[in-house]
Amino acid sequence: MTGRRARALDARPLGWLGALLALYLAVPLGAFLLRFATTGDDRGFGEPGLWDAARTSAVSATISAAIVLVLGVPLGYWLAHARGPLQRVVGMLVQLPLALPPVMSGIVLIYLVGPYTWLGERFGGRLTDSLAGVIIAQTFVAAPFLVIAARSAFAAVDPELDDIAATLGHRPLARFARVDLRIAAPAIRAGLLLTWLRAIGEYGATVLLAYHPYTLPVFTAVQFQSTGIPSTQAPTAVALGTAAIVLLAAGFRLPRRLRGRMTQAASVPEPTHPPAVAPAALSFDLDTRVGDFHLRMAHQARSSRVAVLGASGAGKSMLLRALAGLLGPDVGTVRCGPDDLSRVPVEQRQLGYVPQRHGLLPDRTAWQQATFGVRADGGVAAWWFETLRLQGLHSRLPDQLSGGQRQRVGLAAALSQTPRLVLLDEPFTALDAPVRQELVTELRRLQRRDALSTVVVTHDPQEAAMLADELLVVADGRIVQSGSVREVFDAPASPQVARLLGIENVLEGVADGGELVAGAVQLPVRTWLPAGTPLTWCVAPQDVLLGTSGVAATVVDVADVGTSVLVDVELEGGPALRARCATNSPAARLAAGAPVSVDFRADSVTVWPQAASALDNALR
Ligand SMILES: Nc1ncnc2c1ncn2[C@@H]1O[C@H](COP(=O)(O)OP(=O)(O)OP(=O)(O)O)[C@@H](O)[C@H]1O
Repeated sequence: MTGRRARALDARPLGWLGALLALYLAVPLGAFLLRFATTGDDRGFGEPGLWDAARTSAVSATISAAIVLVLGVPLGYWLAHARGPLQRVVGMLVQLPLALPPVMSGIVLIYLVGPYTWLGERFGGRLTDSLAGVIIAQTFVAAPFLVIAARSAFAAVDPELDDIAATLGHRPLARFARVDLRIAAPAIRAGLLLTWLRAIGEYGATVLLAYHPYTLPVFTAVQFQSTGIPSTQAPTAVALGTAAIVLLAAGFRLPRRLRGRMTQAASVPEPTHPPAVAPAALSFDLDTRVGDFHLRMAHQARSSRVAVLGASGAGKSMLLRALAGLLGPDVGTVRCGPDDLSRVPVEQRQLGYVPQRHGLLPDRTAWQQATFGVRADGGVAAWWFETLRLQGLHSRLPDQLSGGQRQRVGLAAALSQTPRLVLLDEPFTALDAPVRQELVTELRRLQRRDALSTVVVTHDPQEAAMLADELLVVADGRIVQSGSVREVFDAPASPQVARLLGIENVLEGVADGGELVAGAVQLPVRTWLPAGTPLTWCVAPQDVLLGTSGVAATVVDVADVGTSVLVDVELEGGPALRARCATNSPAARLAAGAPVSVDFRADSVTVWPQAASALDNALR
């Protein structure tokens, strides 16, 4: 049995249950159509008022749906983004007409627009028993369908897309139209259809508020009460036919060929080299809170290539968002080269921003993404397409691109604007090793060849070293160390920084005059400390030398990790250490249990005159 057939059999009970309901819905319609087809002339098509009622229903439902569309979309957007008691109250109110029996909806509306109310008097009683009354009743009962659909659709739009559009120069209204509305459009269309269908079928509220002019449902009820069921066939058939035509029209999709043509890239201009941008160094002094998180960082960069390194949750992304202007103007000061950007709105900062998940718009081709920016230049975008090796992918949608290609398209979108500086949030995290390596090399080349100024957030010390001259190490919303890559790697400010730099051997010891003592290890240290002072020290695995001289140790484990071999050793009298050796070195051929000697170059050891935990706390 094929897997497909087996799955179909497994799902059979569900199919039966669904079929039962479908049958229940279809049978009365079938029964009506059968009767309609077999009845002679007496179906009621000749009844006076039938076509007027049909016209009233169609016109009023269309006007109601239009009103709901114009007002309901902004309301749905507000409900999706607002927080607090007012939003909750309005959110509930919007749903009330669904729960209220339509007749009761008519009654509450009479209290608002009835002839003796304040509003009714202002309009001379014309808000009831009029087309206006029909529209008021229909709008009230049908509005929730669109508002609820719009709210859900807007809430599902990734807020990061809005942020990207802002950094690409789009103002709030343009972002609403070009990002949110465009993505939410299918759900809004479905909500609008339901609204129109609900409006045209409305009876209860209408009959109380506007008995005249007759809508189709009111006309049908009147026919039923005055002449009996046969003459209701015509209005029922008209209602059914209208609904069927509207549903068919709503379900109509352009042929694939035409849809494909709509996503085709516009003609791609000749590539033009991006204009030269002077390298720009950032300086900032930020103090802001997001929820419980307090970001307090100040720095004056000396280089136009900065990396931000830190553990998960340290505040790296928040730092980039603050620099980009996405946390608002009150976060502190931000300067880029000579320009003060602190009060410049995000759309005008001219900073490129590529977030962690590359932030591509789901319904736009790669080329449309690259030219989406307000200041994007087609020729420059074409140049970046070539430089980032995206040729041939112009008309692909994001879900037709690989992870690496998507990263490149995100980068092309930011770069096509010729920003003064690009903020990259863990640009290569989700990629496999070869693609990641390739993109790191590519970005490094762009930084050097095209003087690209960057701030790169990363977890990976090696990536940081490849892509920056200057390193900021952050923890808990603070900068715990900054300096050139060499300075930071040579002298990590704390055990925590050492760990973030990938230095696994962080150990405890004590001072003994001018020496550090840790079990069997005795090393000279630069500063004299009283004997017994607790110390923390670290040594990078590649600086642990395995050979025939030094402290006696035993090999505990040997792991060949491809490009190097990790050898874990335990010194006689402690501690345990990890060494990294070249794959062709004699140490790489050691086996667990083998005796070995361990040595260190004194200048490769960093010592802090304090226990690790106290040091880490002191630096926060
Ligand atoms: N909208 C928010 N509301 C409240 N807290 C937030 C919000 N966004 C982030 N945080 C918190 O702020 C802290 C810093 O978040 P941030 O995204 O900057 O971390 P990160 O260093 O980039 O981490 P990662 O490497 O995992 O992406 C985290 O503790 C996070 O939970």
